[in-house]
Amino acid sequence: MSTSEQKKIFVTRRIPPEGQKLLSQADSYNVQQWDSDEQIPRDELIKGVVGAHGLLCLLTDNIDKEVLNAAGPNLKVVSTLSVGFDHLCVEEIKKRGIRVSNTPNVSTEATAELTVALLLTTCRRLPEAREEVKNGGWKTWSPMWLCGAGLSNSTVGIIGLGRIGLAVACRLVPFGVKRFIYTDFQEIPENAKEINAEYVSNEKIAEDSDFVIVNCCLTPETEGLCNKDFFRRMKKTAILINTSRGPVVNQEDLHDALTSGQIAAAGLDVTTPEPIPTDHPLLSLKNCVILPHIGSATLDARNAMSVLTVNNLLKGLAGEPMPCEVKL
Ligand SMILES: O=C(O)C(=O)CO
Repeated sequence: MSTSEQKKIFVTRRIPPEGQKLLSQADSYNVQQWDSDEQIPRDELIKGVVGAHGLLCLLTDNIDKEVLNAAGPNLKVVSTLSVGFDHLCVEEIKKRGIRVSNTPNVSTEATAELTVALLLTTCRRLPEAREEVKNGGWKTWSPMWLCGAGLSNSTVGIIGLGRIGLAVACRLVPFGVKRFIYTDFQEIPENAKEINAEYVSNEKIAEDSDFVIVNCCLTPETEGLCNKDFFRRMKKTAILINTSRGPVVNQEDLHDALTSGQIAAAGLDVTTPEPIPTDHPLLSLKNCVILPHIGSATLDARNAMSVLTVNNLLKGLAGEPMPCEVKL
């Protein structure tokens, strides 16, 4: 079959080796790829997608009306190499009858591990401590020096008790957490009962938690949920962790809360924008630990995500059920 008769797949980045291998075996398709580890420039995305039947994209690609128009009526499947799909203009996609898939389940453990790592790093002040060792600030053992907050006997509030939220909570149980509370769009009794968690309001999460952990998806309802009012309600000793999406937290309000002593510390794996500018005021705060969106960054998880993304795409293009189709 000549490439002009083959269905076109456009891939917006080099993907992890196992997915890449699977893609290379899809020789009945005309696969075109932005062959780089760097993000595809917008104009290349618009050019590359023209006439595509399938689009394999990343969470860094904004798949909006312009991209969909450029792709044209051939486009049948958008397969994103991510759990979150807030970068896809779902309304437009739905209108055009395009199917969408994502990669839930395969990165749950990795993301939960990173969330716990970030929580411990933040509450035990590890970056500050490491800095003191390097800059000679370590003079002697001192009773109150670099004291932080411990998990034992604490109340942990989880915003979003889905797969990842639950996996985080399960990993925190052995640390001796006394009470779990959670909020979500609605109660999730089957998850809550595993950790004996109580469903509460957003206000109560803010007021009662020693640690607030954000694991929800980004929607109009959750955008800016952690804002001035939320921080005002939090305990002065409380710590905020966000490993979901940056815009759930209002960063200006967070900066004010951290500098005025309204809350003790924050750990963010996600920011607005990404990357966060290197001169951003949050980066100068000792009580704010920022990581570059590495929640799912284990080799196994990223390989599994890439395989699932390609499988989703190929099944979708074949008109078959996709392993992880998003119900739009
Ligand atoms: O999968 C996602 O949605 C991420 O944020 C990266 O793992």
